[in-house]
Amino acid sequence: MNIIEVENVSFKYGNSKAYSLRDVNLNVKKGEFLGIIGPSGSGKSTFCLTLNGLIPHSINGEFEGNVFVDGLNTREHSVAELSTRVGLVFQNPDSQLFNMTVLEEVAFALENLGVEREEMWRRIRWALKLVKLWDKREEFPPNLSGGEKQRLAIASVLVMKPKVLVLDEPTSQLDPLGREEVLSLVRLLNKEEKITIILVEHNTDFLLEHADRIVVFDGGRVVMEGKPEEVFENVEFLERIGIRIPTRVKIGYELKKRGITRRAVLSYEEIIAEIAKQLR
Ligand SMILES: Nc1ncnc2c1ncn2[C@@H]1O[C@H](COP(=O)(O)OP(=O)(O)OP(=O)(O)O)[C@@H](O)[C@H]1O
Repeated sequence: MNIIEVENVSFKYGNSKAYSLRDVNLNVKKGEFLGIIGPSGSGKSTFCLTLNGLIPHSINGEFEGNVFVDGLNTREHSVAELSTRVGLVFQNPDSQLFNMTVLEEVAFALENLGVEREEMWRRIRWALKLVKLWDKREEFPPNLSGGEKQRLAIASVLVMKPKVLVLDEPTSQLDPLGREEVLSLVRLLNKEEKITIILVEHNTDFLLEHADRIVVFDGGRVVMEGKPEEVFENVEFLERIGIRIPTRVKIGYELKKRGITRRAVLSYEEIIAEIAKQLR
């Protein structure tokens, strides 16, 4: 079952002459972990904004096509309504946090939702425990580390109980430890909580290991789509458009160029076996 259906979507910002999205068609299955990659300016963030209705409701521009979220056409439903289905997490956690305690931050997201008190507490406890911030619930968000702030931003979206979580480069402003914390949380939310994940991420090593499917954007279009091992086989194309090649694919590609293997995407075990054969 498709939880998201994107049909012939094009979008041009009000102050821009060029289209930022061009005729995008994409379905996402319930429970899927979709990775999105593409060079800077290829439309990844703009695409994310179409998934919870910020485009067309809050951002001025020309929007064509339709996006369906859990069967709802985003044109016909408000961002508030859609945000209980699709949670959006941005690059910079500071842009999503206000100066209250960790607990109040998460409760704030629920206040306008009309959730009864007991259920509210249940959700707050669940979300803060999941992101491992329950013990820090009385802290002030500005005092948290980058990784903790991003986990808090995720918790304040999770309390809405969305079926889909869209994360737009959530690790790009974090240190290596913070990145690791956020990416393992994303994996847990997908595997254990069965939340559908759409993750824009430059860490292609992570996507190769964990995404079910990869979509490549370039120039506002979807230019490639498939299983990670299929997509990353196209090393020359991806390099040409400026995408970082995962480490094990880089090594595999060198073996392939020398005629040692037929594929660039190999497991580390296969790489070691091939190199050992050559050294014999
Ligand atoms: N608010 C805006 N107004 C006008 N043009 C915009 C706006 N935001 C983005 N654009 C343009 O839309 C195109 C797609 O940008 P977008 O931010 O969606 O790309 P991206 O792939 O997310 O890039 P990055 O990886 O750098 O975040 C770019 O040409 C960009 O300049």
